[in-house]
Amino acid sequence: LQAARAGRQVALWARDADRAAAIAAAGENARYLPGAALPPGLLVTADLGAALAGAEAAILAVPAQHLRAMLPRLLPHLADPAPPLVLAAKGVERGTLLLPLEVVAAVLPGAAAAVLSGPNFAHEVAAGLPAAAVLAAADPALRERLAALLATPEFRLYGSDDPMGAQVGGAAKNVIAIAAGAVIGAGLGENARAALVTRGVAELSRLAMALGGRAETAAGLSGLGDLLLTASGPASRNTSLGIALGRGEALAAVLAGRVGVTEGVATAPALVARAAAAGVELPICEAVAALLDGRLTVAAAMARLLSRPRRDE
Ligand SMILES: NC(=O)c1ccc[n+]([C@@H]2O[C@H](COP(=O)([O-])OP(=O)(O)OC[C@H]3O[C@@H](n4cnc5c(N)ncnc54)[C@H](O)[C@@H]3O)[C@@H](O)[C@H]2O)c1
Ligand SMILES: O=P(O)(O)OC[C@H](O)CO
Repeated sequence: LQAARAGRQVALWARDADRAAAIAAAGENARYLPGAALPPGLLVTADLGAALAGAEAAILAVPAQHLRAMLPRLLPHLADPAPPLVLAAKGVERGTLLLPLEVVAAVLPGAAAAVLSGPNFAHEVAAGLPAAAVLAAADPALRERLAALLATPEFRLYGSDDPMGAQVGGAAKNVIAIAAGAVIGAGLGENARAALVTRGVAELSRLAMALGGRAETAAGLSGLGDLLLTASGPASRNTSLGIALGRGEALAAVLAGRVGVTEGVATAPALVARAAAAGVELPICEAVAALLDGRLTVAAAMARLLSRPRRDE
């Protein structure tokens, strides 16, 4: 919707032909983004070749755990030179512990790709409300080219040459938001939430730097900015999951009642493992991973965090 607002001719690809037809007929994606009217002229198709024909860029807005499976499907339909890929996924791949750009590099070596990240609830962007985001890629020409395709005054795009920092921020904020939700659900108060969010930024900053990113990226839109949004309340799937867990609901029951992905669930253990491999300790993310797999209760997780040795901030 944002690309269409920016004046681009847009094709929306859906895996299932019946679903594509239903979306086209309804003029909205009632399952994933109800209430957001698709602009006239937007092509909805299950034919990936048709969707990619003449494309200047391809935005991949699939959950992080499904990005790898999507990439080989694109390959037969990519022109030469191939359009750059814009990665919206915020997470770490389970098993490989790879971040989205690393998954692309592994499956489609040499493909031009950028990370799109920041505090951006899809329903607000779809409604045309003001927002800012980061386009992160090492290549300045690629950043500029993609920003020219996607930016409008309401959707303010900043470039970043720190894709690692942007990816770590996008992945970690989901996990920390689960923690923030859990303290709210458990009635532990706003002070505790603010402490977790702030120390969460310290965690994502440490990991980003260990992986070659920069500390200032952690303080920007794709780090602190997205965490502020995500941890602000139940509009976030990650925070609302945390709230439910904090209230004592079972993870499986909460997930069973949901349509869209809650990225922090799969990402928490993968992020912690990636950090451990880099020699970085992430106490809050570790507590979330333990909470999700039933090793800790919210109370025990909080007690563990509070009993850590005192040190300077
Ligand atoms: N929703 C948001 O506000 C928002 C904003 C910024 C970034 N993101 C990130 O973008 C990614 C996707 O989020 P979302 O909210 O669109 O998720 P979602 O679960 O609501 O929708 C995912 C979409 O991907 C499709 N999909 C699922 N599995 C697939 C597969 N195996 N192959 C192809 N398509 C598949 C689904 O049909 C659906 O259209 C996540 O990493 C999320 O963190 C989401
Ligand atoms: O609803 P969430 O928690 O997946 O967050 C969505 C976006 O990542 C916010 O920027």
